[in-house]
Amino acid sequence: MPIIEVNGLRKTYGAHTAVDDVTFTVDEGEIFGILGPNGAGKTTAVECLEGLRRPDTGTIRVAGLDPATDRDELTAILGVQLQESELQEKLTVREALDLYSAFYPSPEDSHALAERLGLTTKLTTRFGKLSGGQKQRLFIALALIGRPRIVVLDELTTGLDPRARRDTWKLIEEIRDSGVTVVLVTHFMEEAQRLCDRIAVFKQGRIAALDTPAGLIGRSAGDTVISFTPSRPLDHDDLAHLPDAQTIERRDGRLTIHGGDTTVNAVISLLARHRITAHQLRVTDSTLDDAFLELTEDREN
Ligand SMILES: Nc1ncnc2c1ncn2[C@@H]1O[C@H](COP(=O)(O)OP(=O)(O)OP(=O)(O)O)[C@@H](O)[C@H]1O
Repeated sequence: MPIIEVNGLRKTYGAHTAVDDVTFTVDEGEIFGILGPNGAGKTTAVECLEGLRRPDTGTIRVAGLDPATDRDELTAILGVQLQESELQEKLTVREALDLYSAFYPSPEDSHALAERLGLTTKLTTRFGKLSGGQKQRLFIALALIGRPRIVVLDELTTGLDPRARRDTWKLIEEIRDSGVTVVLVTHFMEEAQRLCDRIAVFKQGRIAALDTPAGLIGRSAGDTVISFTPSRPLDHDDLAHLPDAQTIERRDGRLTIHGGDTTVNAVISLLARHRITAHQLRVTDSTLDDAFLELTEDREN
């Protein structure tokens, strides 16, 4: 059941169209990812959802509300991650939690929330003295303090070390498990692949693809990548007839073939038939990285 419905969204800045005819829905309880290269229109689209920008055309409904006109009601159900510049350096963690709880009629218990986010030992620490990971946890706490039905997290793990990033992923999963819908804007493919139920890939203001991570990977050039360096060159015709092979690249004598299971089997029999040895043979699953690069690459015409 959709909790967010975006239909034909368009937003321009002067002559520049940042978001162009974007349509998608987000189901209640899912983690919905928004991916795309820099300048693809992700933040603009999300800011329209949050009511921070007014669309030129198109309709948006968030739990039935129009963000452009129902700002107050929206604030009560939508938790938004603050940007670093929006919190005073001198504010302590406790003060920030108390300040933001005061905005809501029935806020979460701030101590319980601090505990859940591992901030109890930092309650008297000033914001400016927190580490990057602790700041992000505080931002999550502040986004959750009003007991929202939906949270929007924009590039939450940028700048975090790998452990802090993984800890944050766990938190995001816990938020989803508690029934909150999460909209996650991210540049990290591993993060999107691990967390998101569905992903909209933005490209130049439009949605280039919208699918589950597995669906996006599956529609890229094959879901298996076989790479090896043959002991002597393989015949071009043999390679051209490999079943299900989507792309074949040769670089410095090394072959990389995107295909499926049948392609792997055919490569193995081809090598055996010609008694060719495969050096450093690797068979790996395609990743969301592969799919993302393919979906967002600039093709001429
Ligand atoms: N306030 C603004 N005034 C004019 N142009 C803007 C404004 N905000 C964004 N843009 C332009 O709109 C386009 C989309 O920007 P947006 O910030 O939505 O992209 P993004 O996908 O979030 O990018 P990033 O990944 O770099 O954060 C860009 O070309 C950007 O330069």
